[in-house]
Amino acid sequence: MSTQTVTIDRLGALGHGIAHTSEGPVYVPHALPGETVAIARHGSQGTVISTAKTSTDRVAPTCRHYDPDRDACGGCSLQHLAELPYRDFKRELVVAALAAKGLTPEVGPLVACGPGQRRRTVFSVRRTEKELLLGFNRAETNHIVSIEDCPVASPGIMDRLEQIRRVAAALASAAGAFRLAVLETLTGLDLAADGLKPLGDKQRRGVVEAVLALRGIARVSANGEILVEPQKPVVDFGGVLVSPPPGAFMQATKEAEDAMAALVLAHTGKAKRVLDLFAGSGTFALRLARTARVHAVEGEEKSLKALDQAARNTQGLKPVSVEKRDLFRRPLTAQELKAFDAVVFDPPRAGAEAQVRELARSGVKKVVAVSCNPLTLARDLRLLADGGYGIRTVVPVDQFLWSPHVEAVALLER
Ligand SMILES: C[S@@+](CC[C@H](N)C(=O)[O-])C[C@H]1O[C@@H](n2cnc3c(N)ncnc32)[C@H](O)[C@@H]1O
Repeated sequence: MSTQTVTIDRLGALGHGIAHTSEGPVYVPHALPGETVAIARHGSQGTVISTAKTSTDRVAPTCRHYDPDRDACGGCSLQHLAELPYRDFKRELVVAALAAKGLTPEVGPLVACGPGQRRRTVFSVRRTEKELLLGFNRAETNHIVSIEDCPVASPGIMDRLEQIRRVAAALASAAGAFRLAVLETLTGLDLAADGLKPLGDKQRRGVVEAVLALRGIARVSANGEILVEPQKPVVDFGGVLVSPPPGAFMQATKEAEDAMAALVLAHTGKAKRVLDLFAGSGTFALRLARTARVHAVEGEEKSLKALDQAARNTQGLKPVSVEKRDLFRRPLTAQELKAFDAVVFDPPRAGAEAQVRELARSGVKKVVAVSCNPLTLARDLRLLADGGYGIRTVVPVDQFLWSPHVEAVALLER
């Protein structure tokens, strides 16, 4: 370890300040471009000891758990940056990833999401000898910082933090940390624990008793198995009600989901036969089915069942068909794609390379790419552009407030 004074040049992709020094770049969390800071340096990592020059873009963080000098929660990394440069940073993540692949399409302004809008969050939980820890990991460690409030999570979650803690306490055994995903639904909170040791009968009864004594908990599951379900969890996809399976993928912020869905619907417009790939529980498919026949393809059987059931239970939709398929190993071929006027794809962080190679050879007129990873999005868009698609626009969406993650929707046409 050495101490050094450096001036920060720019922000890196994780939101850390980067200073270029004679020994190479050093990454300094919580430092901003233009700031001069004394750091303790360990290789390419720096920790701020004191600040000699402060950026005018620096603001006081909103959250009391966001304090690098104390036991800081690692859930957020950009609360110290003022709103406008913060939005530029997020948008630039998308612009830079595209530019690195030689793509310079129009990139719209960031669709902003505000505090208190996250309806899905994943807590880390561990019982220690003294207490139950429930919160988020300190950045890049397994150390759990217990939280009392979180300005990112929705009031529907934070107002029930005590209930969540009681369920977590009933689930927690003496050994081992686990993750507890909390989804706010129309009928109450859907809690899904994973990474738990198998529960014994006594512990199961404890969870059921705890939940039945509480209000506001719709369901608790552990490692995919439902333990107790006083209410079926229900979410609303543009007016279609869906009961998702435990721990299913769900867009983390409802406002971001609505903004992305509006872009999908506007671009697919008058298409009569739409293919929704990586469809999840039907976030886009069920909205699209108001005006088009939809074929929804997804790898998770339970999500697909929820989608199918919702389509059957809803009046006034066009026909929806579903298919369980591994789209990495067995993408829809260019030949199969002939049946569709428009394709929407929303893959996990790895992107959709195999599927995109088929799309690039297809004649599908309109394509929408939804992505939570600008790097794989850029790779996939490059393949589509090389296959003759024009990128009309790319819209970055701030689904993950104050984190370095950004969602984006790209609209393409041939
Ligand atoms: C980012 S989510 C999007 C889900 C949905 N479009 C939504 O907005 O809620 C990605 C989806 O891809 C599915 N998935 C992951 N790998 C897959 C694969 N190899 N083949 C098919 N689906 C996959 C996941 O189960 C998940 O539902």
